[in-house]
Amino acid sequence: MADVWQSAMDHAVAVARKAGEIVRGALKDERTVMTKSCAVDLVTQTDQKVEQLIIQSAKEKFPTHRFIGEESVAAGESCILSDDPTWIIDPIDGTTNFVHAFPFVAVSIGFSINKQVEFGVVYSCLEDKMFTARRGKGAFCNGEALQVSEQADIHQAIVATEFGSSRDPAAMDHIFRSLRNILCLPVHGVRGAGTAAINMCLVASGCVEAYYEIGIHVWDVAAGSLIVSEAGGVLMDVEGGDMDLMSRRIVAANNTTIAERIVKEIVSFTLQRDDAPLQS
Ligand SMILES: O=P(O)(O)OC[C@@]1(O)O[C@H](CO)[C@@H](O)[C@@H]1O
Ligand SMILES: [Mg+2]
Ligand SMILES: [Mg+2]
Repeated sequence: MADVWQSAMDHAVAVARKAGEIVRGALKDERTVMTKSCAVDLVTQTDQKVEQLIIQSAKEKFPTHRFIGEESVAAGESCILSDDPTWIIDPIDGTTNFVHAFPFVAVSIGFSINKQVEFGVVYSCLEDKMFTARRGKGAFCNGEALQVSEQADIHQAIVATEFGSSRDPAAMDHIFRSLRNILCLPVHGVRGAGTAAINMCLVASGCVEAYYEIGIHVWDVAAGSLIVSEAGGVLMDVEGGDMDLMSRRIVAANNTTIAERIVKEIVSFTLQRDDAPLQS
């Protein structure tokens, strides 16, 4: 039977590469920075331009598909994951990095069917690394197969996380308590690239054992989640159990032992889900 989703994946790879060129080009110019939910939730015209490019080009080829894009949602579009083929787009994951020319910036495109990610594409555009995964067919970086780390001892692990853009004191308190618990296990180190998508690709590449965060959105992690699982890793909610793409919480790890150990140390909290009804 013909592989019906391969042409969508090929298109995602091609348009992510084109988007990366735009991002690299924009780094040479002055960047006009705007804010969204708060003073440190940044967006630029390049985020908006890249999202338009990805959505318009995919719509032309696949007119029946649906789209969830970070900047479209910011502009008021709904964020509902249905069973339909859906492109889940973060045009620039790591906008703060992009604004400061900190060299980890990704274009992230996930594609779901029946609410399951079928393929994921993360283009780390300043490193020129194209991460791809297709359900059941493995994960790759620039065509080379990826494999998570074999480490099962948390004390020998590097763990990635981020602080997010909320500065809500209660949330910060939970975030710092989790961080302290994990650092003091002790682990070898805690790192953060400034982008969920690249943190997840680091797990898939075997460079870090785990990544966790509360505060991510579906567009940050849709593509990366499949890249991690196809590289042999596991996904979990921060309280254990199945990861829910719309819940804004994730643990991605090389194996269940490491994931469950991290879950024990996370002081969890809940945020409004990505698919919560829009407030009028
Ligand atoms: O706004 P962007 O640049 O697309 O998202 C980047 C980011 O802030 O979103 C996630 C949630 O906090 C973090 O992992 C990551 O640092
Ligand atoms: Mg993002
Ligand atoms: Mg973004």
